[in-house]
Amino acid sequence: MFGFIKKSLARTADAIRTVAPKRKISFTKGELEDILLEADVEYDLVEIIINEIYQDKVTRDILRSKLLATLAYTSYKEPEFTAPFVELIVGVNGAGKTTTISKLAQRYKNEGKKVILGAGDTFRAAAIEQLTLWSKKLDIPIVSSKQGHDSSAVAFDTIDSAKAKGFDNVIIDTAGRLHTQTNLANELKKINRICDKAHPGSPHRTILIIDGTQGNSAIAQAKAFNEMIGIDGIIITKLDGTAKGGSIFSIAYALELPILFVGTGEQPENLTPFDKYEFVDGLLDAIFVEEEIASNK
Ligand SMILES: Nc1nc2c(ncn2[C@@H]2O[C@H](COP(=O)(O)OP(=O)(O)OP(=O)(O)O)[C@@H](O)[C@H]2O)c(=O)[nH]1
Repeated sequence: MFGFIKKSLARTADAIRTVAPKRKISFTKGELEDILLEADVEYDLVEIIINEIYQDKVTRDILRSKLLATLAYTSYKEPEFTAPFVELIVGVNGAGKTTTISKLAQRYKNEGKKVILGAGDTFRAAAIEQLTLWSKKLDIPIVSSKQGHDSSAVAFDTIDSAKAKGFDNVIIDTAGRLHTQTNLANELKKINRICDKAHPGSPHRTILIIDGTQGNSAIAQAKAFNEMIGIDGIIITKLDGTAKGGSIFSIAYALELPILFVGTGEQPENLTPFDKYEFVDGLLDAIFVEEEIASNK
C-alpha cells in the first residue's frame, strides 16, 4: 500500500514547482506562503502557519511540525457497536459516492467480512443503477427500490436483511441533492432515525465524501452536511487527479474531523487509509531537498 498517497500528490507537486521550481534546504516565510497557497491550503490557515513560525529560514522539520499540527483531528476511534456495522455515506452528487461505496465494500470483503449495500439515493434512477452495477461486479448483495421510493425504507430493509442474514457491514448510499436543501436535511435526518430504529445505535459511522478536485471550495459544503446530520469522518476522492492536495489541511482543520481514506484512482482497490505522515512527507518531498543531498552537491 505504501507510496499511493505520495504518488497521488504528483499534480500538487507540479503546482508547487510553478512557484518553487528548485527544491531547497530552507525557504523564507514569503516563499513558503506562495508554495502553500499554490497547493491550495486556504489563505487563513496559511497565515496561521506562517505566523507561528519565528525563524527567518524555514526548514523541512519546522514546516513538518506545523503541517502535522493542522491534522491533529485525523485519528479516528471506532465506536462500540453490535454487528452489523452500519455506515451512512453522504455528499453532493459527482463527489465520487458510488465509486467510494464500492471501494469500501471491496475493502471489507477482502477483510473477510460479509457486506451488503443499500441504494438509498432513491432520487436518481442513475444512482440506483450505478450502485447495482457495482454490486454485480463485486458480487456483493444490494437492497434497492424504484426511483422516488422512500430512502429510509431502503435503509431499514438493508439493515433488517443484514441482521437476519448475519452480515458484518452495511453501507448505505444517500441522496446528494433534493429539490431543496431543507428537503435533503429532512431526508438525511429521517434516514438517521430509521437506522437507529432498525438497529439501535446505528448508523455507527456517517462518512462525508468530498471531491478532492474542488479543493477549499468544499469546506462550506462539508460544514453544511455536518450541521445537517453530523459527520464522523471524511473521505477525499480523486486525490490523484487534483493539484489541490493542500486543501486536505484546511478541510481537516476547519471541520475538526478525521480524514479516513483518500481516493487514489478509479479502481475498487484505489482507496487508501489516510496516513498523515505519508501525506505530509509526500508534500514536503516536493518542496525540500534533504540536507545531506544538498551538502554533497
Ligand atoms: N481518478 C479518480 N477518479 C475517481 C475517484 N473516485 C471517484 N472517481 C471518479 O469520479 C466520477 C464520479 O464518481 P461517482 O462515484 O459516480 O460519483 P457520485 O458521487 O456517485 O456521483 P454521481 O453518481 O454522478 O452522482 C467517476 O468517474 C469516478 O470514476 C478517485 O479517487 N480517483
